[in-house]
Amino acid sequence: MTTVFDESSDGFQAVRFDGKRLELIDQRLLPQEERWLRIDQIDAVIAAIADLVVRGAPAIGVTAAYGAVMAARARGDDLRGWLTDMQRLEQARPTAVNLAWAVARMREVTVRLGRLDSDALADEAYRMHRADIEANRTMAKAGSAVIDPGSGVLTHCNTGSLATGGIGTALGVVLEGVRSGRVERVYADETRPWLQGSRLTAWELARAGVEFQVLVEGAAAALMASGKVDWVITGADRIAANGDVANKIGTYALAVLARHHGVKMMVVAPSSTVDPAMASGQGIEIEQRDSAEIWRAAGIESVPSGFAAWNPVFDITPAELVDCIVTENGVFYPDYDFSQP
Ligand SMILES: CSC[C@@H](O)[C@@H](O)C(=O)COP(=O)(O)O
Repeated sequence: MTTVFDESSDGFQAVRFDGKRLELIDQRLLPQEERWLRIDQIDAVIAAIADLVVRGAPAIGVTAAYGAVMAARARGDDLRGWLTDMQRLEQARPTAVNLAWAVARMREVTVRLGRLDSDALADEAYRMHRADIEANRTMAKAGSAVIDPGSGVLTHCNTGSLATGGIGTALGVVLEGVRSGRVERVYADETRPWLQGSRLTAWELARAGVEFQVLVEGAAAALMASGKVDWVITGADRIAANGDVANKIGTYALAVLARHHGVKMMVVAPSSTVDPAMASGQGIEIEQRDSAEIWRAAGIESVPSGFAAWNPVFDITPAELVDCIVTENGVFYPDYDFSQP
């Protein structure tokens, strides 16, 4: 499998497309196993997004764009069939707006041309992927420049190359911060129940040769009280027009703790994650996933009767708890107005 992004990608690429077929590293198996799935059908793309083979808002968006290309190749000139595929694709996960955004971009190409043209869709998908790589680089520089030298940072979930088209959002800032000497201590939240932190972020930091420590979410307050952390840095799955942030469950708790301890909170996301049509976080749909994920994280495979679990996988952090939001357009401060940095 070749990919046009090899030279410009700064390293690892979790989503690859050769014009016909998609290759995804199976994130459910990391870090124990690095297995690549080859996909050439839209149903398999939808399943891969829904089952978290590929996850992280920007990576989902890029994958969906390539999925739209594969669907168009399979449908020929059956525009109606392709539109049905797109409807199913955008419903694969509800909270990350990058998915709906990517599908809307692909629909716009078709509307502009007045027909289904898989080559034109492929051009658009590559453009979107390249733009994400570029946005990651810009955000890494802009976000790390805000951090004072010698700082400690705590990140949540996974926001690196597995979650994006390029080097990452929040993790891109962390890596650039380490590289430039501004970040001296890196802490990664385990991120229950799917363990994006202890499985995926740990894998990425180790690959990058960065020293770090993983902690359980319950240890975050004690870590902040110890004075070792200056910034909490996270990504986002959707940012409302007022700056409210939907991100991995537990982000809100970190923001509350950060404010209590005088720690700053930075959110890093490309402008494709900003949803100008969403006035506030209250309107954002929060994905609920199978409670089996919670039992599995506890090592319980066969669930005793009477056991029940609540498994919302995102939460909303109110804008007033966020000190700055970094996109490729610059660093935004409260009151948030994403039309001008
Ligand atoms: C660059 S990734 C930002 C977010 O997408 C990330 O923090 C996150 O919440 C991912 O959730 P996931 O459920 O793993 O897709």
